[in-house]
Amino acid sequence: MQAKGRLIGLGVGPGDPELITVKALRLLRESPVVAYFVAKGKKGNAFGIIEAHLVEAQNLLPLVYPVTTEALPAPLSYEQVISDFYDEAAVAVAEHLDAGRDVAVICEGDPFFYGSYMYLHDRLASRYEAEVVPGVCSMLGGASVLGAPLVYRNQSLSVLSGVLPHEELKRRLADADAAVIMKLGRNFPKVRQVLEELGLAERALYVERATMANQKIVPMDQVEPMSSPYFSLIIVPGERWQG
Ligand SMILES: C[C@@]1(CC(=O)O)C2=NC(=C\c3[nH]c(c(CCC(=O)O)c3CC(=O)O)Cc3[nH]c(c(CC(=O)O)c3CCC(=O)O)/C=C3\N/C(=C\2)[C@@H](CCC(=O)O)[C@]3(C)CC(=O)O)/[C@H]1CCC(=O)O
Ligand SMILES: C[S@@+](CC[C@H](N)C(=O)[O-])C[C@H]1O[C@@H](n2cnc3c(N)ncnc32)[C@H](O)[C@@H]1O
Repeated sequence: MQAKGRLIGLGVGPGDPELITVKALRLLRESPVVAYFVAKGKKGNAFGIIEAHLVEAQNLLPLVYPVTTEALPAPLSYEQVISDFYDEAAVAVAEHLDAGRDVAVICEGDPFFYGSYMYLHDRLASRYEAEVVPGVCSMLGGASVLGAPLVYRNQSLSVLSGVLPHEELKRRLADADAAVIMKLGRNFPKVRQVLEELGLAERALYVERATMANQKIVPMDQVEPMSSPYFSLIIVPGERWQG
């Protein structure tokens, strides 16, 4: 019987192609199939990071999100559309695995840190051998380019989603020693408002596409409210310890 292929969740780092690990690069080049999630009409951030490293004769398997921010006509629900999409993506990956081909699913940053690879892993890892290669995640890439030490001594770090409603975000941030707020985009105006209400706006640092060629660092009060891209984050560093 044909041996099954391996499922590989491959973190490729936050953008700078040199921030990929030696292990991820080796497995990427050894994999006959390279799968990647991508928004409709885009090239894919993860794909852009590794494109130059691909070798000839590798099969590319783009997994195109049917929806990211678009409104859906009734009776379609976002959750159902996304869940059906992950089911179909898992079937497409499994076809290669069943034929004995390893599939590297590349993932911007780290695969298990808000990565879409997780949804394939949940569907396939019980049936196929799976290996996950961690990557430098965006908040660490962000902290480095912002020159922002994150946590001193016994401070705790909160990682928050900008999608949270205003009051919940405020409650969690009020309790945080240090915080990273992910998923800005359309959520940026709400997040900035919360930071202002808590008196944290001056301590907060903002970066778009950290470590990518088109990275942008903008002072919080100068970010155009509706121009913040999805690939941006805010860091509220811990208070400096005068050690
Ligand atoms: C709905 C929304 C809310 C939210 O983030 O929760 C959301 N994506 C939104 C926007 C958006 N997404 C993308 C772009 C284009 C970016 C560009 O290319 O510039 C844009 C912006 C746009 O379209 O304008 C592309 C993208 N997204 C993911 C990957 C793969 C990856 O990163 O692994 C890639 C390709 C990466 C690449 O290119 O490599 C992954 C995820 N995106 C999810 C959700 C989760 C899956 C759905 C679910 O299960 O709910 C998951 C798995 C994260 C998770 O589960 O945490 C949010 C609307 C927020 C709002 O309201 O404004
Ligand atoms: C779907 S999650 C992917 C996270 C990724 N797996 C990681 O390890 O960082 C997308 C969110 O990560 C953040 N993000 C990812 N890459 C980024 C980058 N290079 N610069 C700033 N934020 C980034 C943004 O907040 C974005 O909304």
